[in-house]
Amino acid sequence: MRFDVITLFPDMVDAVMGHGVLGRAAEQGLVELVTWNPRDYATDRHRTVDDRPYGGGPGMVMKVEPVRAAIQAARAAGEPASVVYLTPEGQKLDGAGVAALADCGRIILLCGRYEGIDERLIELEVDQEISIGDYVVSGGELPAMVMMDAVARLLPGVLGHADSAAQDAFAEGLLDCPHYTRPEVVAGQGVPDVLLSGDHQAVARWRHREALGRTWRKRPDLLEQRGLSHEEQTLLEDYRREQDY
Ligand SMILES: CC(C)(C)c1cccc(C(=O)NCC2(NC(=O)c3cccc4nocc34)CCCCC2)c1
Repeated sequence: MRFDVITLFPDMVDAVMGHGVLGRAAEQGLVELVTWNPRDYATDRHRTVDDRPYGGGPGMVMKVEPVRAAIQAARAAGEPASVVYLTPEGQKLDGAGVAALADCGRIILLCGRYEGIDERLIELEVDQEISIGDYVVSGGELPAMVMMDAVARLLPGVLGHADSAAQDAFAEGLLDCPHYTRPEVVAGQGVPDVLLSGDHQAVARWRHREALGRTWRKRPDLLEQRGLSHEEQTLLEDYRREQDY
């Protein structure tokens, strides 16, 4: 999959492709990132990309023309694409939204800076608006990188065997079970006996029960969405009994 990112900070966005899962995926050619800087499309001597807001007030607004020229250069450089504007006004990104984006042939991501972009640019060029959450951030670049990471992990071949097993667990709609590794005792704390038992069925059952219990305790909303099988109801009752809930 190819991502084109319209950003005033291309180096920041390029960094996401240099490491870990996405780094390997880029090396394997499973994922491609091209960044486009509106400053390269500013026609004046000072390469201006922002200007004062009409109506007055603090801060600056990103100008239409340089950003639009960058978007159109990106459009011209490949297959038809969906233009996604990362913005607090956007539809909240969740698993379903990420899966839908993974099905898009090509995505052009638009990142805002300053107080935002001129509204006419949204009307002219944006297909969908997406938000990663309700908190103030300084620009759309980190949201764009979050989105690219989440989408890329769903692409065939991107995750190795081990990672995809982990992803399956996350995708199961439950929080993860607790994890432990050597040494067996650290700071006077040991490891749950079942994990040392070698009984793989008991370990799998314990992990499923812990995942259910933690989800019930910390994110009951996720359980609401997901629902529980009869067997899971039983496991959760075991958990609550065991934890004296
Ligand atoms: C009520 C709420 C959400 C706290 C809020 C209300 C008003 C403004 C902001 C805000 O952060 N403005 C700054 C700005 N943010 C974002 O781009 C952004 C923020 C959050 C999630 C995102 N997902 O994608 C992009 C996102 C970056 C600079 C250009 C203007 C947008 C926040």
